[in-house]
Amino acid sequence: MVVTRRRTFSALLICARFGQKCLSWTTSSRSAVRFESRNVRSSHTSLSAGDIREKLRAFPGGSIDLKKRESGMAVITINNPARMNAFSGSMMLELEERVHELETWSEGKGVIVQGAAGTFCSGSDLNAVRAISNPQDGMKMCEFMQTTLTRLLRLPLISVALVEGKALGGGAELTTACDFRLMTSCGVIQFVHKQMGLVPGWGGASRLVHIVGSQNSLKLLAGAKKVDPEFGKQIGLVDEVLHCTSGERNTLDQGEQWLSQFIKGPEAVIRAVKRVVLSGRELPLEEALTAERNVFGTVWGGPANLEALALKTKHK
Ligand SMILES: CC[C@H](C(=O)O)C(=O)SCCNC(=O)CCNC(=O)[C@H](O)C(C)(C)COP(=O)(O)OP(=O)(O)OC[C@H]1O[C@@H](n2cnc3c(N)ncnc32)[C@H](O)[C@@H]1OP(=O)(O)O
Repeated sequence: MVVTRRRTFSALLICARFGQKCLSWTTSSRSAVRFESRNVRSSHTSLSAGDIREKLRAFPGGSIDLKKRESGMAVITINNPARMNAFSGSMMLELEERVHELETWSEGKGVIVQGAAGTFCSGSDLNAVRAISNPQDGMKMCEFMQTTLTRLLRLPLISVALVEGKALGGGAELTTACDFRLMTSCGVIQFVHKQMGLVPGWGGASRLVHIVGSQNSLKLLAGAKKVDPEFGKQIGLVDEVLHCTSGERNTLDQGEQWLSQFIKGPEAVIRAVKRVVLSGRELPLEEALTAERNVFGTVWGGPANLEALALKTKHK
């Protein structure tokens, strides 16, 4: 079922119930969110406000690069080093395209999101932001990024934000659209929005509350507090601290090694794991249980299950 949105552009209204009947934005086009067979799914096309695309296209620069490996691991690189990997308008559009490519990648198991040249991402490109600083365009840009980042989070892949250097503003929000956050010992995540006279708008506040709770979210947003690896681990924002790049192993290698422990095995099983966790995270209990049964049905008696039974696998 595709949830249709009203054509009136007004305040964002997210229903408290995050299930089949209720995920509605009173914004300008159809939602990209789709619920099929009571499983949380993302649709393959973002149907965000069309005219904002034109405006975003007018701010080129940088790129969003995607590499898909035979191992089932992909790497997205936020690539705009001259501006500390800030998101130009064209990069916002490219991110949506890359997410779409991953939605249709049936062999995928995991994805790492990293920044180019030793830093993560400094948020929106302030030059583009200045040119669309009226509330209507700001909300449309946010809607576009919210939809894309929701689709990123809902990929049937285990996702990791690899934070080397700085993740600021929208860059901090991007980290919350991944399942895990790894940080180098010299990394910083900072929701600088308050210092810009703003609040997060790419869905980062909503996701942050789920990750670290409302008390910690208030501290991070109202205090624009710098999160270093130690504090990040303490509040549950950071899952693992990596060494700052030196010598033989670079940060991406470390990130890949960390992720590989979770994507060992057949893709059907890994993707099923992500789906049941997603349902548990987003759906009310009854619907999550139904979704879990449905996903279970896709692996029960499947090749990996039969092989484990035949091998009389022991879990010592
Ligand atoms: C909802 C999301 C939210 C929004 O859209 O409303 C946002 O994300 S707002 C943006 C939040 N981010 C910022 O405000 C970052 C501002 N920049 C900085 O604080 C610093 O530049 C920093 C800490 C990222 C890097 O400092 P450092 O001393 O290491 O380097 P420089 O300052 O010399 O930066 C190098 C070069 O990059 C340009 N730059 C950095 N960030 C941005 C950005 N977000 N947009 C555009 N350009 C950016 C900076 O201006 C320098 O360019 P140069 O031509 O050399 O002056």
